Amino acid sequence: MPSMGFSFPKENPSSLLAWPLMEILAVHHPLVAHKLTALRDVNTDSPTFRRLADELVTLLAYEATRDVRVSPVTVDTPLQPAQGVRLSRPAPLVVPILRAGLGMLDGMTRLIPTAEVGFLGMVRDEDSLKAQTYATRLPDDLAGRQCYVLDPMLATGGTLVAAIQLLFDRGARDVTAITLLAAPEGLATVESAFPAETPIRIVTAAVDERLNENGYIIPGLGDAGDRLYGVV
Ligand SMILES: O=P(O)(O)OC[C@H]1O[C@H](OP(=O)(O)OP(=O)(O)O)[C@H](O)[C@@H]1O
Ligand SMILES: O=c1cc[nH]c(=O)[nH]1
Ligand SMILES: [Mg+2]
Repeated sequence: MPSMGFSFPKENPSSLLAWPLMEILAVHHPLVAHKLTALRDVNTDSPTFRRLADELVTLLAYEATRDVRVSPVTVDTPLQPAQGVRLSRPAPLVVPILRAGLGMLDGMTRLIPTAEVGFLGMVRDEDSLKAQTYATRLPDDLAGRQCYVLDPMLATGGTLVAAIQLLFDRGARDVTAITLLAAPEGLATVESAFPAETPIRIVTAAVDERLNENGYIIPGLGDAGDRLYGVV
């Protein structure tokens, strides 16, 4: 029977987009696209939305952690010693941005169980579109630390810029953000906010078309926090 419908061409690898000063990886994979499509669907209920966000972040984290630092180690197999690696210390720091980023935490720590977790509470004022920080719980010293920021939505970029600045203020210079959706406008804002010598990496399931007049990603998925946890 002939296969029907859309299929991913084999030569369609994840794209490292040509953003001059920032590394942006849009992960092209049929499972990512399938789960993201269901996540966008307005008929997807909250329990399903949570499960899909959890599954998606694990797939994205696989790509986002390609440069995670490891150290050589030797273990004894039942037959003989074998060379391998283990995650270097200090352990990576994972930082979900509350609320919506919390929906990505379990999926990330499932992949890196030894990661430490810091928390940032941030909310965007829906009139000014400016991000406000209402909670900060981070190690004081992040020098030399690999940091992974989790937030499903990169819209204007104000929230992510504020979050990365808080990490930089504590000495972090190696920051990767994992998002489910990013808007071109937000990517440009993040890129221009930090010096070229400390590039930010962004790994996302998709880069959408644009922002609408209310700062929402189009076509997007709506308000990620509300869809995960309810309207506040
Ligand atoms: O790129 P920006 O324009 O700054 O917008 C993106 C931010 O908006 C959403 O959070 P929201 O403020 O809705 O808070 P919530 O997670 O508590 O719902 C989202 O999770 C990001 O944190
Ligand atoms: O599209 C958007 C923009 C900001 N925050 C969201 O949750 N969704
Ligand atoms: Mg919200």
